[in-house]
Amino acid sequence: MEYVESTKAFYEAQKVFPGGVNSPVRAFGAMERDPIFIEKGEGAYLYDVDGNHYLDYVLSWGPLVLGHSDSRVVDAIVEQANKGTSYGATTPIETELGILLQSLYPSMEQLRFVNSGTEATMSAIRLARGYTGRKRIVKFSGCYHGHGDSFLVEAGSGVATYGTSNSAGVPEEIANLTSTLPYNDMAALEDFFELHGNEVAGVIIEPVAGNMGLVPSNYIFLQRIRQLTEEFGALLIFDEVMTGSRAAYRGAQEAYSIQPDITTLAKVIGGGLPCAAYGGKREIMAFVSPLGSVYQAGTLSGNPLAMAAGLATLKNYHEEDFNQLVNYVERLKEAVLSLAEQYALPVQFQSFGSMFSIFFSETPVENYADAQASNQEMFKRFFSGLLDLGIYIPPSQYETLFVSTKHGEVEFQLTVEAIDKVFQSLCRK
Ligand SMILES: Cc1ncc(COP(=O)(O)O)c(C=O)c1O
Ligand SMILES: N[C@H](C=O)CCC(=O)O
Repeated sequence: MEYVESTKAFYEAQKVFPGGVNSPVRAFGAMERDPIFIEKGEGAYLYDVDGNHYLDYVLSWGPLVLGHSDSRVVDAIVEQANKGTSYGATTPIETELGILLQSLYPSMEQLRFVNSGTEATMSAIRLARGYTGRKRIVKFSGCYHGHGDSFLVEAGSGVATYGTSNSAGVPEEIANLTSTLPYNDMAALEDFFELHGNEVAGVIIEPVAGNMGLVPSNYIFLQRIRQLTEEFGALLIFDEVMTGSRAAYRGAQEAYSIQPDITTLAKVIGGGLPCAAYGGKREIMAFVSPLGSVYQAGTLSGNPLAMAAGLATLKNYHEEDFNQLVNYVERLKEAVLSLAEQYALPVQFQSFGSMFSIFFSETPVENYADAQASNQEMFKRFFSGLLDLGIYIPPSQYETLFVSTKHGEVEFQLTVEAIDKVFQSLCRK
């Protein structure tokens, strides 16, 4: 494959944007090659500026459950655009999407729309602090909750990809209010609560982590967090920005049968447009302005284009569609593990619902330390090998792969053939 036009585009972009990108992980930095520049997306495929096409397992980092430019979503956006793109005033379409979300996530008795996952999680912890009158937030190493100051402590995703896990510019006083615990570590959790439980405003967790690669939480561990937060009067926040509609049709809270106090959503609920939400018990949401004293606002919140795209996506994505995605991932797992055995490669295929990732590790990855210990060099070669064969996966070990309803039998076979070739090349060197 040739990447001449992408290379030129990257050169130009670096003059305008830091690192040539508008979000760090897009720069392919950890993969030690230049990024591809995208011209268009259609169904399960992306097309770059050199005319190459790729079977897409990134899907805009999760939102596109119906694939790229699904006609029902595009038509809904166009229809709404013809009526106006933004009013800065209330609309019936917001209420319609809000009611649909409540039916999927009954724990969200009330909710508020915002524009990004970061805004949703930042608002959620402000609410937890306002509601409890406490300051301390607990998060887990390798989990990523967006780029709010309080979350850039031992964070996953792009922060981990670039080997920092923290960020300059976050005042120590703020970072010190975030306590970070190892994921899936019951003893560390219990010890922490015994010493500091009464200080905790909220515990925020990706119930299925997707930002250190895909690492499911252990059911007993998650259940214990629920018990301890209740016992100590802290709020439990499920960050379902990624897992919503993906870990299970009604999110990880359905899969684990655990009700959080606050849920954050984004990605799928906006169908590829900027949209997010946070919500929870009515009694807690009553603290949000204008009802209560926790202030949070947004010029474009509940934007009608995003509402239209979200509604069109969720109305056309049924439980059978979700099951189709799960089936695809399960079949792929079987095929990949069989190839790994054939080539004697140490592969962990970790999946949950329609999300999965591949680690080169002898043992299952249960936390961030395990993910860091996996063979990153091999992952880098795996990524590049697949890209050159027209399969696009996230350019980082600390991310998750997604499938859409447009990933069918042809795409499945293409993927297995490509992985076969790349695994062969990995065991040669
Ligand atoms: C679990 C999780 N929370 C929060 C975020 C932040 O969302 P956004 O990138 O829309 O700000 C992301 C993704 O970036 C995420 O995966
Ligand atoms: N892991 C992030 C979201 O889920 C990746 C998106 C980004 O940081 O641009």
